[in-house]
Amino acid sequence: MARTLYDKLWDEHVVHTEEDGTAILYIDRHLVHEVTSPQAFEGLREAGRKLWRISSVVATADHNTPTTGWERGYDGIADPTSKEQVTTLDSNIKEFGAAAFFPFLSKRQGIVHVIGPESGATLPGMTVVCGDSHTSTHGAFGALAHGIGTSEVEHVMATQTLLGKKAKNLLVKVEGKLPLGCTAKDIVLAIIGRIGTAGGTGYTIEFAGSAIRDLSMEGRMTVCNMAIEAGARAGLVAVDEKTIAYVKGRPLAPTGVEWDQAVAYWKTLQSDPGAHFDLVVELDAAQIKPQVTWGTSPEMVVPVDGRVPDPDKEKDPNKRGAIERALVYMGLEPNKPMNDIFIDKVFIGSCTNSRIEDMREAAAVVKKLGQKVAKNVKLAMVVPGSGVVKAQAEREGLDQIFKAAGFEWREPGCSMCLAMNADRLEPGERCASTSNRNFEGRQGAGGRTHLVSPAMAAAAAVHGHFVDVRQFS
Ligand SMILES: CC(C)[C@H](C(=O)O)[C@@H](O)C(=O)O
Ligand code: SF4
Repeated sequence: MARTLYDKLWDEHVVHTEEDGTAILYIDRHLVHEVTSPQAFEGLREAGRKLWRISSVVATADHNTPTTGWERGYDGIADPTSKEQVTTLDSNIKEFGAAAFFPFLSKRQGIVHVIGPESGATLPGMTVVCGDSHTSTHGAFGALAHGIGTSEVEHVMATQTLLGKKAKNLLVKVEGKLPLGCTAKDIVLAIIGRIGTAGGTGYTIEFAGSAIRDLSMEGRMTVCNMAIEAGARAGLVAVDEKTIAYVKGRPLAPTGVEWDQAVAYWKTLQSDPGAHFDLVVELDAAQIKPQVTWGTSPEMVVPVDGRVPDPDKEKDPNKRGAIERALVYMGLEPNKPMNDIFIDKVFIGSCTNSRIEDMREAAAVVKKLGQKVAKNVKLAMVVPGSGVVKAQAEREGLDQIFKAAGFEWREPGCSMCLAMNADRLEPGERCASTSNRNFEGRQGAGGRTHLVSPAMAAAAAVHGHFVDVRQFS
């Protein structure tokens, strides 16, 4: 029978299925960060258990690490709770072991969803879990990857398996050529704008079509990263030559005969022709414009040449109420052109958009505009996703472009994506952000987040308000 990519990955890893559909799934890769692992390690310790498979664990500290003051070492982590989480991860990995650990201050440290693929810890065909909702990112490699809760983290550590039911298959097909200036971020925001934040609930989404195939691996990661914002726990892209080329030579990737065997298997990781999808959604890439969110949910999104919606035009009372509440929180007037929204801060970073290609895209816009960050922008920061991205960007001189224009060039980590470290918005501040969530208070209490692509964020930094990057592309 013709199977989807998801069916294949599921079948390959299912250990046992109960009559009600509850299944035990074998887990190949367990990514660990400092926020959701302390209780899990504590649970193992209390039960006198060890890690079932040490070689499956790859760990890093990312959420609580500072993006400045690394020369002060651990003393640079001002908040005592943050510091404790980071040092607790260090001691837990020391005690329990790991295949690889990229601790705070190390050269390869970074956001878990950046370092996984970058180090070759994420490989096609794997089941990948992490106590983090954006684990969907790794599906870009044709891996079945999803976020799990802290108690599941402990379960995977102790048993190498996860309990769960199979999701339904959703195919999101994006065909055609993306207009110049539009990026993977615009594709995924447009998808969420279409299907809503619950559109993918209960499904695993396979992203397909020529526009997805045309994306680099970085772009595919951006799309899969936000599958969770569309309600799906996992997103997938079929394996192709780009996938294999990206993985080749990574520190944890197989070599020699094992590489050849792995590649032969990876090449089978596509949906079969005629495979059944429970739902199919199609988008025309040529119609996609640069996207900007105006509200407090990723589905509250419009093209940059659009306007803030008018609640009076919404007939559904629930939707009307949601628009009204979001507008109050965001401090926006109905019908205001998106281009007229001025910003206070800019954040280029997060597991959605902090890879080398994102740095290049943002730097290219800054270079092209040839001007400094606008006076009304108090802070424009670029936070590379990992030490490796940072070093690569510096080799290419991208840091110089940013710094010359008045951007701050920071150390890697989650940073102002969720403000668990010192980087945050003050109440009422408005931010152009390349991250994935614009929830109330996400970037600091009272902060107002507009989600955009790296190119759009860079252009907004220079102009002081949103502008359509297609005019500079
Ligand atoms: C801290 C972590 C559990 C959380 C997540 O699961 O996604 C964070 O990464 C986020 O983006 O909100
Ligand atoms: S960068 Fe943001 S979304 Fe990604 S793992 Fe960190 S906090 Fe979560």
